[in-house]
Amino acid sequence: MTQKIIDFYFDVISPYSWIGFEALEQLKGNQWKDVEIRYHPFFLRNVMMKSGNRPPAMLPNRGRMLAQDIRRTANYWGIQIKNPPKFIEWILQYTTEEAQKLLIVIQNQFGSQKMMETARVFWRRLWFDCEKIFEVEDFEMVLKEVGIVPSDVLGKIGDLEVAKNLEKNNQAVNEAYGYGAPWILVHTSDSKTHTFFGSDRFHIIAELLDLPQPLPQKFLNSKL
Ligand SMILES: N[C@@H](CCC(=O)N[C@@H](CS)C(=O)NCC(=O)O)C(=O)O
Repeated sequence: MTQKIIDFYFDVISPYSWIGFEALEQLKGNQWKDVEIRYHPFFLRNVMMKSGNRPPAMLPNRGRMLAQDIRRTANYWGIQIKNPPKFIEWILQYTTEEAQKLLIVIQNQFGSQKMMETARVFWRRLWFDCEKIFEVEDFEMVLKEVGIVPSDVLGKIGDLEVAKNLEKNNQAVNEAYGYGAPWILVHTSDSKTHTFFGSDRFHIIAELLDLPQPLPQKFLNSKL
């Protein structure tokens, strides 16, 4: 069987990363069973700054359009999403650097599956419950939901090794000319790597990897 690998770089600040993750999970469990998907937390703000990009919602018209588009796209994939009323205020005040580092601590200590379970709780907390995800008190709530004892992980967020891991992931996105999230690298059996931006290119990835065209779970369950 030819190897099909997708490297998915994400930040929990990014709703399109959440949509992309949930879409891939639906596909992996069904139409795209023989694909290896590797999830990597990176720090979107640094990549944006390095590439000269800005958070898209800072342009008011774009922010309005994004709010609609995110809800519509999430709905298509069967994900319930809400736009946090304080989002702009929060991104001016906080960053997700520590949240992303916490995910790396969890990945190193408990493996990728637990890390993604935690990422999903971060996304739901911000993009459905409209709660903050930036400070220790927020992390404690998230960790409680995934059954991790806070004292087992919180002290490691500041470790040099964790900073290096995050930097390595940022570097991978920078080297692939990244400027947003999710940033996706698709590796094909001819040893080529193909770069994609966003959660809305899975139909093209399918063609590249010779996979069935992606459909949300709800269409597979219905009698189309
Ligand atoms: N069309 C893409 C949009 C993805 C997107 O806008 N991602 C945001 C973060 S949630 C971003 O990084 N935007 C940077 C930009 O648009 O320049 C999708 O549907 O996934």
